[in-house]
Amino acid sequence: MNGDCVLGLRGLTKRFGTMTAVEDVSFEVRSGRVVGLLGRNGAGKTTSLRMLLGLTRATAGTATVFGHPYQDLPRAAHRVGVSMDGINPLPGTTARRELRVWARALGLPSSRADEVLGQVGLDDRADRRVKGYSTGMKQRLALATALLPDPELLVLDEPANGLDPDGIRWLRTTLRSLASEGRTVLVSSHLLAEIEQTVDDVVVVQRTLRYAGSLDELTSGGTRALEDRFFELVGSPTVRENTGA
Ligand SMILES: Nc1ncnc2c1ncn2[C@@H]1O[C@H](COP(=O)(O)OP(=O)(O)OP(=O)(O)O)[C@@H](O)[C@H]1O
Repeated sequence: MNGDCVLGLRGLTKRFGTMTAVEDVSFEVRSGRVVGLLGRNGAGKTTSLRMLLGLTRATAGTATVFGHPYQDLPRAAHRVGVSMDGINPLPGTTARRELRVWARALGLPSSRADEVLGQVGLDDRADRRVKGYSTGMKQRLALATALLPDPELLVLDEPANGLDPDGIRWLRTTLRSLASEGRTVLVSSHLLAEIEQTVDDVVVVQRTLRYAGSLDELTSGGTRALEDRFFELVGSPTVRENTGA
């Protein structure tokens, strides 16, 4: 992995009461890379991203973004674009109005809202109420919001969920083109075949860290399927039932 360290997680742990959701997870993300964060339902992906972004406090360990804890990062909202559940549009708003509010809050011209609407393919539906949007349209709006500040780093929690094939292809091309400009992307997903076509590096979590490194190394230069390697790292469903692991 080349480039400067953009994200650093060291011994990150989160316990909810007696349940440990994330245990002693450490990895780095280097600039200009697209990194896939993979794991089963409940593996701790969202919790890790929330700790990274200061949305939930770690029980132990540290997470830094451009060398700082996120809450101390200067101009964080300009440098980091985030798409994550829980960041909901204002009630009754349209996509254009929503993005213009965000643009104003970031000190950007309202024309920037129109630019990102075009970028995510929502320009012809921008004046409709978000309440009536399909899942995929809401996902495109969330991506538009993340792209608004033209960030150096994108943190995207399952951005492909609900996208149609055009949307998925658009997302892949967009993420690759952002990386080619030297930007960095951390993207969580369950869509292993899609991730295989998109990312440079892979992080696999299943409460603990199972792998952090290049996709190429994980798949032995593309001779092994990511899906097979994934199940070797986290255990197949059958093995889990038999061993209780
Ligand atoms: N606020 C919370 N209180 C209690 N438990 C929580 C809380 N948030 C998450 N958890 C638990 O922590 C574990 C990890 O959840 P998390 O959402 O991080 O998983 P995930 O890998 O993102 O899953 P998915 O792929 O289903 O989105 C789960 O068992 C979940 O139920």
